[in-house]
Amino acid sequence: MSEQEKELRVLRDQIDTIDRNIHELLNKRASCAQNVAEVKEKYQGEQSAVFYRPEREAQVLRTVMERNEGPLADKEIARLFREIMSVCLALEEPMRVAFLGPEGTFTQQAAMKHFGHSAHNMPMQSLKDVFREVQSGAAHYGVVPIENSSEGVVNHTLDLFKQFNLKICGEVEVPIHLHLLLNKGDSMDEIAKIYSHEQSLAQSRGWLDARYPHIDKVAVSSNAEAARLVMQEGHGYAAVAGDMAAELYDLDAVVKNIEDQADNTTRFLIIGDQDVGPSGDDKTSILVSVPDAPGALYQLLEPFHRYELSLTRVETRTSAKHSLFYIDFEGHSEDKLVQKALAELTKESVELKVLGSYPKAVL
Ligand SMILES: O=C(O)C(=O)C[C@]1(C(=O)O)C=C[C@@H](O)C=C1
Repeated sequence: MSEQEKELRVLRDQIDTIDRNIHELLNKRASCAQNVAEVKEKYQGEQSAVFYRPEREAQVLRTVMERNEGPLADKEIARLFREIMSVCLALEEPMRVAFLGPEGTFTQQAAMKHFGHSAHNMPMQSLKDVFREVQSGAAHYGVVPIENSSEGVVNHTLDLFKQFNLKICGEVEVPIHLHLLLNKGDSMDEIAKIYSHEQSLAQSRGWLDARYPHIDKVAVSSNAEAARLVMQEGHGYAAVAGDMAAELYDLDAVVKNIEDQADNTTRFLIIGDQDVGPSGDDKTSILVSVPDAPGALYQLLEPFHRYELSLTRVETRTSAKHSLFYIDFEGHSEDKLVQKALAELTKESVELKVLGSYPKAVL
């Protein structure tokens, strides 16, 4: 045995021992989660038990990141624990998660980032179908895009909160990295047509116009569909899409990260039929309509200032008679100051709908 082999043998023996310990501990943790499930069921009474607890998951992930001393990066170690909780939750009850499909979109990436790989994916054809599946109970939770750092808010999602009686149970942020995808072996110099979703075309417009000013750019229903078309149509076609689409349709990312803004991020919401307890670092979202009058928004926002509640987003929506606002702020609906502010808002408004309090995105 060479010196190198001897040294490797010693280190690999250490890894084997560590793996045995990790393995044993993982199964111990999983058994513990099964016991948690039994306790949840025992005290649930007539209603069905709620197994997924976003506030607890956020606390676990924050604790993991706080105590992390490396060499693994905070986000990497948290990602591992994310998957551990995903398999533990699947032992309690496999989660059915609906999202705006098809498979391979950034929304699916968001669903996996939030629920891990053990959740059961349910790609839907429209945002409305996602809401419908969750409301009917066919899906436990749904994942819908709410805003993109360069394109702004997804108004359709906001409007669906008015139509459906669902709660926001969480948020997840996904950095949007767009790549130029080709069939394996194809040349970048022989592209005749480029497919993508219109938002992705807009988000990489600068790069596309500089590199391919005279090539047809065709908007399709999603960037996963763009990747599928490239796979189907073969030579001479390209797609602008993300990693998941590239993997799903076995395409090569010949140029990576062609988005014009390097910090291009989309925020997604987790919707469900559940009130989430405080995690210690939460946000609350409300929909509120007030009579049309000068200074209506100022009056509405004043209590937030007085109670020192930080606003993270204010969106105005048009409505026939009233002004409608979608407001996100820091704090939980069980917090005293939040309750005071909401009570004052109720007096001023025609209608106030608390869409939910939920943990701030951890990863
Ligand atoms: O603490 C719980 O309620 C659990 O069910 C355990 C656990 C975990 O694996 O840590 C699993 C699923 C929940 O969403 C939260 C946490």
